[in-house]
Amino acid sequence: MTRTRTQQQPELIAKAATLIEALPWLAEYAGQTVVIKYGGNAMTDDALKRAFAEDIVFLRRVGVKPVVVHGGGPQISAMLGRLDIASEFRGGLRVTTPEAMDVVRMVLVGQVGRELVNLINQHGPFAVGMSGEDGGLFTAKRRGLIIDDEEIDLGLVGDVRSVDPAAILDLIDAGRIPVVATVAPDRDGQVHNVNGDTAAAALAVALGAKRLVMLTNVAGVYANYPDEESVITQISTAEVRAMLPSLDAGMIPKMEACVRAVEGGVTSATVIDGRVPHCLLLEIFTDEGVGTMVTDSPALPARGMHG
Ligand SMILES: Nc1ncnc2c1ncn2[C@@H]1O[C@H](COP(=O)(O)OP(=O)(O)O)[C@@H](O)[C@H]1O
Ligand SMILES: CC(=O)N[C@@H](CCC(=O)OP(=O)(O)O)C(=O)O
Repeated sequence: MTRTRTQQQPELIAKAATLIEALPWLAEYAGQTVVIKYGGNAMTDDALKRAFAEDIVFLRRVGVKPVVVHGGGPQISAMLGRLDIASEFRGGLRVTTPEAMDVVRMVLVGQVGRELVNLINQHGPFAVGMSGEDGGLFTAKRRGLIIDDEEIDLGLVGDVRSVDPAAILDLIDAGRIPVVATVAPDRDGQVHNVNGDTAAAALAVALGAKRLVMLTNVAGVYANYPDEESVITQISTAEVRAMLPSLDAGMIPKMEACVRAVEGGVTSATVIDGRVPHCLLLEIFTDEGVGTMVTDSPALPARGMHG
């Protein structure tokens, strides 16, 4: 590490102000578990991925207990395309044939998860990758979908039936950062494809996490998608439920997951713009926060009190 001594005083004072702004948030989050869902759509370039890894290690270094749950939808789609295997989404979920399931598992566990573990561990031996299969973390149950009174068969798509957080807690106690891929066996051992948002919410509830933060490729939830001006800053679970029929694509499982997390006792679930470098630190350690916060706590003045 090297230090320069050439900076002008106003710049230095601004830096000190930023650090001091973080002080109450550092106190608020020290020792708390925070589940971070890293969406495949937010993993667009290497610099952003490196910044994400830095933020996760920063959290760990200041005494927060970060647990990473990752997606990888676009990466799975790319691999399915390369292998000439057709796939489609219904209600934001991938219809998953047994052939596609092999690819989902290979890409999430063997590619996306490995890359994140590698990036985090460039800062020290923190990250340990696992999937819902490891240590009995998740048990899945088949997930159906009803659209216009019609039952849609999604194939090997799972919801989370149960969570056994023991393996995660062991890792946290050892000072590690769990990095979780969301494939999981049902009670017969058949592996299912669990949406990352769904799994992150179930895990946040099981761990009694203080917060769930989801990084994606939009600035938050838009009241009138795709009007960027209409990003919602804060919304209650009842308001989200009323809004669900107007949402589409990946925002449906994401908002369902936020409701599930908050109704399960997580103080807030926030969707933030993963295209902004260090968005995680901005959300957690600055007064303004970024993105859309789902919470049933009273209205927060200027989002000044996060959760
Ligand atoms: N009301 C809405 N506000 C914001 N995004 C929306 C809305 N409705 C649908 N979307 C879509 O949801 C997507 C995010 O979900 P998803 O593609 O699953 O991301 P991720 O890979 O990060 O989980 C956005 O890119 C956008 O296309
Ligand atoms: C059932 C289902 O849709 N599973 C997702 C799992 C990955 C995921 O959730 O990825 P993102 O977070 O990047 O969207 C899929 O196959 O794409």
